[in-house]
Amino acid sequence: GSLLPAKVVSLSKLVQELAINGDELPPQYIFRDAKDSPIKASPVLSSIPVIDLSLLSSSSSPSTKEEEELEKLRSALSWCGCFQLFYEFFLFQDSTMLDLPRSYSILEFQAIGHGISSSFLDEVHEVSKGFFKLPLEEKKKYSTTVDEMEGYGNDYVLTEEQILDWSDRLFLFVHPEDQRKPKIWPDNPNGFREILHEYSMIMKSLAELLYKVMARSLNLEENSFSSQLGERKKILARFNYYPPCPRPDLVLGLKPHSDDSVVTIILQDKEVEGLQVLIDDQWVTVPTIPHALFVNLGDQMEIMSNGIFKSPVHRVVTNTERERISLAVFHDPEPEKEIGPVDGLVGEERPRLFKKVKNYTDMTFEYFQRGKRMIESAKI
Ligand SMILES: O=C(O)CCC(=O)C(=O)O
Ligand SMILES: [Fe+2]
Repeated sequence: GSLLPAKVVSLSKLVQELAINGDELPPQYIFRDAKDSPIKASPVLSSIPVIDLSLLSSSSSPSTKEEEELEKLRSALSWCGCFQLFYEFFLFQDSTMLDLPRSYSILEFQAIGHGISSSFLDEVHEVSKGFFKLPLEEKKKYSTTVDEMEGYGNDYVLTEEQILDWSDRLFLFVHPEDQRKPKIWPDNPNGFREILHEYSMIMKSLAELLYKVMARSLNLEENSFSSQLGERKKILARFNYYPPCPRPDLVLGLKPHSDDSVVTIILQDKEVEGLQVLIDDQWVTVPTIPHALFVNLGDQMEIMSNGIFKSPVHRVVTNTERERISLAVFHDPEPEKEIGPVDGLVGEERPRLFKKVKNYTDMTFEYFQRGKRMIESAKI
């Protein structure tokens, strides 16, 4: 889940520099698409489903409420491939474990000692903001280079024709832990590393939980997805920074794409909207809900579910007034692990739609920059 190139031609100027200097808008940023330009502000109000994870207990005889929620999850994922994650019951105030209803989501979080508190999510947001607020010179200490894709930078430039995104980003591997590169983990703002570490542990267990409930919603054995992905699943964090843009009608913060991940979990900006999902051929704005996480599936979940679940196309629009910050965490299989449609989802009524794939994310950047969808290459 990375949108990373195999071969980089050059690096472009940071968008923040363009935004500060008030330079004339470079033509490479102008989005050209017969259908979609000029970029229209979306009139469509949210119809993004909301899922309450705390309703999904693991008891052997699920309650009616739970079955309803599982059905809601299944229909959300087969319709639009995304949902807002609601977790009131395990949103602890100040991380203290309260007297909570019995449900395995909570028990699992407790077992590993991680709850998500709203104040913790605020801290995550604050350090993300704090990083992008640092002077450019300071941030550049963590810069990406032509052969180092992790770090601080923006769009890699592969071709002259490439349309660039109006965003800068900080991109870091967070799991497995022994793959981290501490040198490019910012030690500024204060607490950044510790908070990212803590957040990535939460993301890891949250993803495991999601794999389980997704499998159950399809009447599959709980580990059907997770076991395909291996023990050393890869997790990457991408902090996105979208400065105000002089021409939101011509420029996108992030071009339309589907994620190459299995699942992506996004902590959106607390106030500024911008993320839009293509649902039934319309761009639908994902509303900002304080302390909610937004979950969208990536191509590899569409493949494992044999096309039942969708990996949605989404984009980010810009605005002239306010900057926007988001943190996207991509969950990928262990490298070299082959993944494919789960056996139980292939049969006479539902023929196999996808080949087995491995190292799926290696090639996606090329497809992305050429405006193509990688998942086409996995179709039978
Ligand atoms: O900024 C966002 O809300 C979404 C980012 C995104 O789609 C991505 O990083 O792949
Ligand atoms: Fe994305």
